[in-house]
Amino acid sequence: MAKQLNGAGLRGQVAGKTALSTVGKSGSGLTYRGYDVKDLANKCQFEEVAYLILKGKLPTQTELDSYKEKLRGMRGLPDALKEVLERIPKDAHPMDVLRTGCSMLGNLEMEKSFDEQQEVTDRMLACFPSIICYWYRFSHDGVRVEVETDDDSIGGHFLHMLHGEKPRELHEQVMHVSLILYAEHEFNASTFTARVCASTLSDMHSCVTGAIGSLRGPLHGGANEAAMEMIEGFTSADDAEEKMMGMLERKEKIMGFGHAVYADSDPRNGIIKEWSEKLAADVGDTVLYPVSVRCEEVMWREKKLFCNADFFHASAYNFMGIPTKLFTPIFVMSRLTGWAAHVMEQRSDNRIIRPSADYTGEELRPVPSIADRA
Ligand SMILES: CC(=O)SCCNC(=O)CCNC(=O)[C@H](O)C(C)(C)COP(=O)(O)OP(=O)(O)OC[C@H]1O[C@@H](n2cnc3c(N)ncnc32)[C@H](O)[C@@H]1OP(=O)(O)O
Ligand SMILES: O=C([O-])CC(=O)C(=O)O
Repeated sequence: MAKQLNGAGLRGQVAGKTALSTVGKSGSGLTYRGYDVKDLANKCQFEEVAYLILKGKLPTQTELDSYKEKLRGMRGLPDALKEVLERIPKDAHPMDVLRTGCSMLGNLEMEKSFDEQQEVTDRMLACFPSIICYWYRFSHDGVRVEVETDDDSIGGHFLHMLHGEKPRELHEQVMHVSLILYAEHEFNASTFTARVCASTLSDMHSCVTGAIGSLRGPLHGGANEAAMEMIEGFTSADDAEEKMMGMLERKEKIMGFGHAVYADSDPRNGIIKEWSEKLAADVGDTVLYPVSVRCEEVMWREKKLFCNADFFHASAYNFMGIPTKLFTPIFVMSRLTGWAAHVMEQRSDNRIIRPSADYTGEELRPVPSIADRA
């Protein structure tokens, strides 16, 4: 069933063209450059999908090997950036840290010409996990973590720095899947932010910094974190059902459910749900996964609302020992590929994005002198 796309929020209005992805098109829930996301999540590593999105084709084995080697060599952070990260307090939100980190990187390693767009994107892809973990480990554990690891993948690099040891294969595999699922999603709010910024012919760091700000909110990327905060307050599946019924009665928004485009399911949910179940078995969980499943059942039964990509990411990340406040920054590590590819696409056929507004204010009137004002 197709969703009725109209009303506020520019819903259903075509705001430009893209060759990067399709969302909710009949027959294919979500595709990146013509490949089904499920197929990609089953068969690929995240770096292959990043290459596909950014460079336009799936890499050969040789191309993948050299791309990964290149990214491995770009993980280091300049001292000036480390100094900035060390000054950000422990109680800051990691999305704000990442926003500042990206902006600072733009000061230190400015994109001087659009010819450098692929290089600056690869650099961000390689060093965003370093930025997050360097700040997190310094502010929380007082450790200046080594960011130039030799881990094979971006997800592995992140988990290694976070936990101070090489990740298990299972966890590295889940990171590949998760980063693939989050990588690209057409004209969502953060990507549209990046494209609006790109349309002024601004630099890549500005586009990505703005996009991070848009992704941060709980109606968008911040939902995985908000979903975790909700489910960890439920002690059992029955408790979850009772409390959710109360939330629905009070007309509260339940994070991790619903979608601006999909009508009755999010194609990414089944995939991450399956991995969450495997991770639950791995850690011997008997609460969080059953609670999550009951939430899904209640929302569908009561409201015909379904889990979006964020909901089962919450339990999956939790089972891997990832602190809740780092959930949305992981989304950034992935969606960066989509943002940058959209910036490049906008630049390749640009006209400044400048819609109109329906004026609802006062009629034209004279300015009264200051003595005559109430
Ligand atoms: C990766 C991502 O960014 S995916 C999205 C992550 N965000 C969330 O999970 C936040 C929770 N979800 C929501 O707020 C919304 O579903 C959004 C922002 C994702 C989409 O918003 P919209 O397109 O405006 O939603 P939609 O038109 O389908 O809403 C229909 C009705 O369902 C309600 N609804 C939608 N989602 C939810 C929800 N999660 N909980 C409770 N009610 C909801 C709406 O309030 C609306 O009710 P109304 O007609 O009485 O006003
Ligand atoms: O497309 C949207 O509106 C939200 C989004 O980014 C996603 O679901 O990945």
